[in-house]
Amino acid sequence: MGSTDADDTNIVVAMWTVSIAGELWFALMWLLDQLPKMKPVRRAVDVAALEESLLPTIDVLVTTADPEKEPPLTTANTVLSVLAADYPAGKLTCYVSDDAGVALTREAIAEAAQFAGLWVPFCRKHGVEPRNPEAYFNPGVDCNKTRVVTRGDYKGRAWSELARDRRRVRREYEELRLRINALQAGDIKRRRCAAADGNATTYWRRGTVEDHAGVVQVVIGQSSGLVLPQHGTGDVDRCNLLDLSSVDVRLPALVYLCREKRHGRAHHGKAGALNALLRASAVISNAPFVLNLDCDHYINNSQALRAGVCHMLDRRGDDVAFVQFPQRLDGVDPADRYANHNRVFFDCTEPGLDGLQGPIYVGTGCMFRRAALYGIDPPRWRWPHGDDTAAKDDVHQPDKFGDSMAFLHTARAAMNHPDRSSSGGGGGMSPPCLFDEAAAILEATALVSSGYEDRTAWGRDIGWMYGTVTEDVATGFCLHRRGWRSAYCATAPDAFRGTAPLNLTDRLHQVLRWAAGSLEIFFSRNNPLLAGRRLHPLQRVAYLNTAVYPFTSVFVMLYCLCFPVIPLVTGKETTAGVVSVDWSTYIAFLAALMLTLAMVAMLEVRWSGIRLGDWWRNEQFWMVSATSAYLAAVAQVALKVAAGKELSFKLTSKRQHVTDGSSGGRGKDKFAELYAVRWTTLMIPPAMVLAVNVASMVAGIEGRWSRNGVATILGVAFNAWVVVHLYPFALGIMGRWSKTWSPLLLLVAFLTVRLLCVVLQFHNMN
Ligand SMILES: O=c1ccn([C@@H]2O[C@H](COP(=O)(O)OP(=O)(O)O[C@H]3O[C@H](CO)[C@@H](O)[C@H](O)[C@H]3O)[C@@H](O)[C@H]2O)c(=O)[nH]1
Ligand SMILES: [Mn+2]
Repeated sequence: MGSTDADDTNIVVAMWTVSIAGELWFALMWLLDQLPKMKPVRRAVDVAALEESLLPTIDVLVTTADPEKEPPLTTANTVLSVLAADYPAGKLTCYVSDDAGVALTREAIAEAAQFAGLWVPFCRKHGVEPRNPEAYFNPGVDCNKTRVVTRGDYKGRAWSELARDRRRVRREYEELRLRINALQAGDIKRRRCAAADGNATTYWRRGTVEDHAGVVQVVIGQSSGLVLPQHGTGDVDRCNLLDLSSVDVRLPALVYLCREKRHGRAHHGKAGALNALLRASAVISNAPFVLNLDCDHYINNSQALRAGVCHMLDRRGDDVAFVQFPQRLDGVDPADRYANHNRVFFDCTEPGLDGLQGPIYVGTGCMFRRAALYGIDPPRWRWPHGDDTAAKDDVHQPDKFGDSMAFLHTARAAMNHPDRSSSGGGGGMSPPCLFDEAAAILEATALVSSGYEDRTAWGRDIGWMYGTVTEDVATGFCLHRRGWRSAYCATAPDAFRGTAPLNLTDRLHQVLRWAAGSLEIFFSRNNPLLAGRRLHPLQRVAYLNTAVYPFTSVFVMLYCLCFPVIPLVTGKETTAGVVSVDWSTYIAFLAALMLTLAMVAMLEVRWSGIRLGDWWRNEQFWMVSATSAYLAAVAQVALKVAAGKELSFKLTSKRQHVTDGSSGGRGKDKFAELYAVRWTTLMIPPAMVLAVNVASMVAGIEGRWSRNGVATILGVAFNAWVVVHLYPFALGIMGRWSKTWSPLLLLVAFLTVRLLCVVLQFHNMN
């Protein structure tokens, strides 16, 4: 170092220190990311091998929270897909939790139940897929398979009747859609009036509210009293009825539930809702396996439940606490601009973990073993203390489970129940139902009261975890920490499908929530470093990675914003005079590094079968997140740790996917949300990074710096690398313009920034 100027030297030393720390951090993150992928596994299930009579009962838990962001029609469709799943009707119960507690959702569910009387037998008769009526009748543009069934792939029993039946059911579905949308319109009007009268507080606001009584209501009973297979709008033409003589018309049970909420009481968001569902379902059907679905995630493959059960009943499945299915999405723009599909995670990371202790739980499309949620140890770790003594001890503790004797009774039954067919007894079947319906409803209502969990272990040691906005990761972690395994189940066709935010702002908020939730876990008692020896070492590495990745944004910002900005504002190349570099070694090193990274990426792509494009979009969106949401997450969690400011759960809107009315106008504005620009502070940092790098690139190209050729080329290459990564962000903030102007983006930016440079230089000369 030949010192020219004390200031310059200080800057260079600072940059040097930051780089060393940064490189070490990046290397660590790379290791944390790669190590858990050492033993990837891909499993397949043989659904046909399941014996019908030994199928266990299943409780499906669906959560919805806000009828405005989560249209009741979407929830109704999910419920219909569950009711129509290929599973014995008597062994399936669907529970819907409505956190808003509004009549609207309840009425929509009741309407769906009516329609189910027609829909479910129709699906069974003709082997229809998918069994979500909206997706069946109006497949999105991204499903390039047409829904026109040909004789060859028809799976039902009456080919000649399909067209006629389909027409009839379709008409009924359109009626249902109109009725539910009318309910919603009426509800909005009612709400406006209430707000105008000034008593808006008695009505719900934004789903999270706050003060309503608990309700448990059986919409379709176990004995299926409500089977009205020929239901119509009243004026049904007799000769238009479906011939259902050869079809099982029984329906699975359906229960609507709304837990009690009171002002000033923590309700713990989705985790709280799921715990309420878990308890209520215990006294009603008490199935040994529960499937958790978000309101927008419907069953896309009617065999999905059976596939999950295969993993659970497998001979080596005793230690499996949950079976996670990949999250697949409908309605994402074809270019997947914001990497909504998350292919790298779902096709590389999760199958990788399956070879260790199992995939991470991601909140929806996941089947649990009920007993595992009650906090017992997996069989492997129960031995040699005897099978169930621990469980018996536990379950008598009201301070753990709460004081409902009825619930304790069912919990004990669940924990002692052999839920695998080969373990003898009445294996595979389910614990008997303990109560008659009326008593069960009464008990369930008490179990969803807001005070029930006071001074219990709910959310801490049992059920879904509280204290984080990513209850999913935390819950899965707690099960793994206890020694449970999980399994990954990718089926074809996809088991479940859901929706995702198309809008940049919504997407950033979603990523922000995930990142903040991860950091919350790091700063909680669920920090993976604190876990005991039952957590597989590489599983620990994977969880550590999930818990710390947002920190990377700090270095990303230093590299991508601060470093390029220094020469721009000081007007001279600080490093030029003080650092001498052996360029050939440096470039060789750089090339080797790049090559290694590229090879690893290729390996991942080849193995997982994702396309290179998917991988690239993942890289791009990672950069967008690292410069915005991750940074904000670090700030939010710092605030929480320092000042105790709790994070809030910002619900992801599912609106865009429900188009109103006529199927004709559907295609055109399907991606309207993609082009809507809604500014948020989250967009400021990436916008700055973009501007600075474009500016620096321009300055480099124009030969403004006094550095040598190689340094200039490398500098410009780095800037270009940042810019191409942020390209989706640039498109996002251009809104509608990005449709027509995207190729011109760089040019426009180039000219603007050139002007800026000239101004800056002028300023520096004075
Ligand atoms: O107070 C609440 C808040 C949310 N929910 C439900 O939670 C689900 C997930 O909400 P959403 O806004 O769709 O979250 P995403 O951004 O799509 O969520 C992903 O990440 C979340 C954790 O951050 C997981 O809970 C989700 O399952 C997972 O899909 C929805 O069904 C909501 O109805 C409630 O029931 N009560
Ligand atoms: Mn969602």
